[in-house]
Amino acid sequence: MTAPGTRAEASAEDTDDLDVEEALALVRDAHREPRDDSTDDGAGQASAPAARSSGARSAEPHRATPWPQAREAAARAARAARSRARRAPVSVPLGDALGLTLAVPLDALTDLPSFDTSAMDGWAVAGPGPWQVREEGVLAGHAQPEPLTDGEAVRIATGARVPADTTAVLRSEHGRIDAQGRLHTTREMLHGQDIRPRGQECRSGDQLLPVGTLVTPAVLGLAAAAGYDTVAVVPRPRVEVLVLGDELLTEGLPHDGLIRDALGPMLPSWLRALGADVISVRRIGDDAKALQKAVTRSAADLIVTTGGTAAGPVDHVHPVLERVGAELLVDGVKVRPGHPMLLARTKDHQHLVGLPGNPLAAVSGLLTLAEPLLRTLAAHPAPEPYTLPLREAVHGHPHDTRLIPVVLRGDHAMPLHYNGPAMLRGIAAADALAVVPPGGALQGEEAELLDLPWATAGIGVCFT
Ligand SMILES: Nc1nc2c(c(=O)[nH]1)N[C@H]1C(S)=C(S)[C@@H](COP(=O)(O)OP(=O)(O)OC[C@H]3O[C@@H](n4cnc5c(N)ncnc54)[C@H](O)[C@@H]3O)O[C@H]1N2
Ligand code: MOO
Repeated sequence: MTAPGTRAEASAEDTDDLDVEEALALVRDAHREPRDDSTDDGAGQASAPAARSSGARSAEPHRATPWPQAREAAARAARAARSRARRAPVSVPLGDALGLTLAVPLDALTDLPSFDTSAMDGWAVAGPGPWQVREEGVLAGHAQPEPLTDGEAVRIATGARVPADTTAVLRSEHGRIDAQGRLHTTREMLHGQDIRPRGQECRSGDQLLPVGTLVTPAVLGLAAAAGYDTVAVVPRPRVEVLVLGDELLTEGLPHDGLIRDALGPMLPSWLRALGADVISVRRIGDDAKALQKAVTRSAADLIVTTGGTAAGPVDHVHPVLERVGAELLVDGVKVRPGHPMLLARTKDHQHLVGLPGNPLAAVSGLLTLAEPLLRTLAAHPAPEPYTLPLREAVHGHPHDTRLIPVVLRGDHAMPLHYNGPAMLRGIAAADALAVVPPGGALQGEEAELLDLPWATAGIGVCFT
């Protein structure tokens, strides 16, 4: 299958594209040798992560869910939550409805057009010419004009109501007025020409769009034309983000073992692009009690935590989930990076996605678990899967799927380096993530691609 919106091959003359290539060269850094201090540091794509053998919880292979099944489990959990919660449609003004899903069909509230309309600037005429032209013309938005009599014409504007008994509209460029003030046509005319009859597009009550339609700018336009001020939509799922970690700074340079929080600034807009209403972002450090309180009190449809998913001394997510009686639906996924990610049901219709703290691992968790969950809660359709051949071979993990940042170039996906779990350098330059199956992929092999929201919809459209 071909990629929607792939970019054209860079032309040598195109200096803008050359700038982009130069920037990408910094990211791809093809000549740099992979560091050998870790098998999955991602500085070069030749790294193939080895299965971890420690006794840590997230290293237990029997618990981890294969990547495709993990995504299905997240969608299934959301379907169950939707049917349990029976979330009522909400009525929102057209200006707030972009990106939501219609919860009831969009039925026309009026005929469209709602009156017989002139399709052109010219004259409304009755019967065959020549015609006697009325003094006063007809403009769009004005009162209903007097009916025409046979042999009569009246100046008319595009969008104006045609007088009763009009047989056609003569375009201004096809009419000529003679010395006696009579109108002649310079072309052959057909009966009804350039008149848009009432109800041509739809009759009042006709279904224009079915339930489940994504509200796009065009849908907003159609709804307004058809008489709507508000539309009934599926409410956005409410999401609360809890950022864990005592080591995180919110400003300035990293110092003394402290690092900048990369997820607090990244996740809210990304979650919004996935259809969420982000109701709060809270930093709660490595405080298990604060985490438990936050989870217990949250009224969100989805809680997203960052960090603390592994089995370190201050990794509180699992113990807190156990204490609040949550049901673990996915406990680790066979994917690199991000394998300690988890999905739990915390309340009857509330879920928690635990994203690993390593930033690219968190992105992996976002797209593996949060994306299908939010999409299903928001009643958005799943994107059509598509594949592209890889321009370079990608080494695989022996047992797990790998998600690798790629740029789309013509008909190929170019894997980016700097794809290690703690790195955002690759993903920040990427258009998509390539899904590399266990064992890896050869050069030219087709890989499934997960589009990144800014690459397909543009930053202004998807991050509203
Ligand atoms: N014994 C084992 N240790 C680890 C395993 C394992 O299987 N066995 N898995 C590793 C993998 S893979 C990952 S990923 C991490 C997941 O760790 P946590 O989810 O518990 O995350 P933390 O330990 O809190 O943080 C990991 C790493 O990420 C940094 N971090 C955390 N939050 C942020 C943030 N908001 N912005 C930027 N960076 C963040 C944190 O400082 C750590 O460096 O566990 C491995 N360990
Ligand atoms: O596999 Mo981790 O989740 O280092 O990124």
